[in-house]
Amino acid sequence: QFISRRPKNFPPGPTVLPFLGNVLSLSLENPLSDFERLRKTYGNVYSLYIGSKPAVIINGLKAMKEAMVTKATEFAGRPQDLYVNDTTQRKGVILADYGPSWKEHRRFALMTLRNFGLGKQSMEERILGETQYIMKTLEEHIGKTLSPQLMFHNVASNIICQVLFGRRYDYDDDFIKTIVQCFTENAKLANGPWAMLYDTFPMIRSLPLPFTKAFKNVATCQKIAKRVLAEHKRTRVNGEPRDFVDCYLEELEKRDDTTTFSEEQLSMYALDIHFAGTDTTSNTLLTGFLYLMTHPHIQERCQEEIDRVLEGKDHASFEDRNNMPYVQAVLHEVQRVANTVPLSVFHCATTDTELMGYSIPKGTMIIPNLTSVLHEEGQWKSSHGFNPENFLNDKEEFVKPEAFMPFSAGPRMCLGEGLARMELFLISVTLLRKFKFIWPEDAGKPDYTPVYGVTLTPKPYRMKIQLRERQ
Ligand code: HEM
Repeated sequence: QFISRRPKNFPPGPTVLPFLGNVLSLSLENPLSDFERLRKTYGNVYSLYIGSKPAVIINGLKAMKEAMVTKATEFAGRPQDLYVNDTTQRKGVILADYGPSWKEHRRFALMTLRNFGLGKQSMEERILGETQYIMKTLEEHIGKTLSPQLMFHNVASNIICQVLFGRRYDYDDDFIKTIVQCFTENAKLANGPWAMLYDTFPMIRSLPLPFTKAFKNVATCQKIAKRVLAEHKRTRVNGEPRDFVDCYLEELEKRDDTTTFSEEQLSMYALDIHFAGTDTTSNTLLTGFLYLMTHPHIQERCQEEIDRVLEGKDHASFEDRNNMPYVQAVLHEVQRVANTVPLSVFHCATTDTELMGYSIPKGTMIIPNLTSVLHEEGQWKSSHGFNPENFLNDKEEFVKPEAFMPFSAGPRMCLGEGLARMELFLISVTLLRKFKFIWPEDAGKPDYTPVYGVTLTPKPYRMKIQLRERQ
C-alpha cells in the first residue's frame, strides 16, 4: 500500500514512490537521457510523478502531432503551480494558461510583430543594422580568437529591444548587461535541480534556498522594465507608435474594463518576449558556428553559395534564402542538432482527453519531448551527427521533413518563429560572407555535449577569425 496507483488507463511509467514520486528516476542535472531510456521501456507516451503530481511525457512525431496539432486546444494549457509560474508572477504570455488573457496577448504579439515589418524590409533592416555591430567586434579580432557567447547574446537581445523598446543598447550598457545576466541565470535555474526540488516539495518553497535567486533576478529586471515603461508613457504620441510598448499602451487606452490588458501585464510581457527571443536565438547561433567551424567543408560550401547568390549585392535579404537551398538546409540542420528548447515549454491538458488510446485527465502536466522528434530514428536520413542532407532531396532542393519541430507545433507554437528564422538567416549569411571561422589549433577536440537548461547551451568555446578573400 506504499505505492500510489496511476489512474485507470493512464500512460504507464516506473513505480511511483510515496512523497518522492519518480524524482529518483531522473537526473536532476540533465534528465534528457533518462527520458529517452524511459521511452524505450514504456513507449512514446508514458508518465512520471514529480512528487505527487503526475506528468505525461510525449515522444516521437506521431504522438506529438496527435496532441499538439490534432487535439490542439485540449493540450494547449500551461501548468500553473510550478517554480516558473511563481518567478514570473503569473503574468505574460509564455506561461499563461489557455484562456482569454493568453489569447488576447498572443494575438496582439503576432499582429504587432507583423506590423513591425516581419517579412517586410524594416525588420530586415533592424537585423542587418544590429549585425553590423558584431561585424565590428569580429573585425577587431581578425587573426585572433574570440569567445562568441556574449556577442550572440547581445545581438539577439538588441534586436528584441528594438522591437519592444524602439532602441538598441551599447554592449557595455548596464541595462543590457543586467537583463542578459539575469535571464541567463534564470533559464539555468528554471530547469535545474533546485527548481525540481521546489516543484516536488512545496514545504521548502518559503525557505531561503538557492531558488530564491530567480525571484531577485525578476524583481531587478522588472524595475528596469518599469523605468522604460514610464519613459514611454511620458514621450509617446497617440497614433504614432514607435514600438511594441507604445502599441500596447495605445491598445490599453482603447479597450474597456473587460480587457485582460494592464500595465502590470505589460512589464512582465515585455520581459517575457525579451527572454523568449534572446537565449533561444543566441544559443542556436552559438551551436551553428560551433558546427560550421568543426565542419569546414560545410562552411565553405555555404560560402560558395552565398558568394554566388549575393554577387554584386551590398547585403543579404531574407528573400535570398529561396535561392540558397544549401544554406537553408544547413541552418535547419543547425536547429535540429541545437535542439534549443529540448522539452518545449510544459503544457497542460485543458480538459479530460485521450492520447494514443490512453486517458489523460484535465490538469495533467504534459512534457513535449521535442528532442525525441528532432532525433527520431526513421524520420531523418541520419538522425545522429550533423548532416545537412537531412533537408535536401536528391535534386539538392531544400525540403523540410514533418519532424522538424524546434518551435513546437499547434496553437502554442513559438510566436517568434518568423523573427527567429529571419535572424538566423541574415546574421549567419552576413558573417559567413565576410569571415572564415576556424576551430583554434590549441582548442583540442570539440565537445558538442550541450549544457542542460530550459535552453541547451553549447559549452563555452573560442573561434578564430579570418577575413575571407572574395572573388
Ligand atoms: C531559435 C529560436 C527560437 C526557438 C527554438 C523557439 C522555440 C520555442 C518553443 C519550443 C516554444 C514552446 C512552444 C509550445 O509551448 O508548444 C516557444 C514559445 C514561445 N516563443 Fe519561441 N523560440 C525561438 C525564438 C523566439 C523569439 C525570437 C521570440 C520573440 C518574439 C519567441 C517568443 C516566444 C513566445 C512568446 C512563446 C510562447 C508562446 C505561447 O505560449 O503561446 N521565440 N518558442
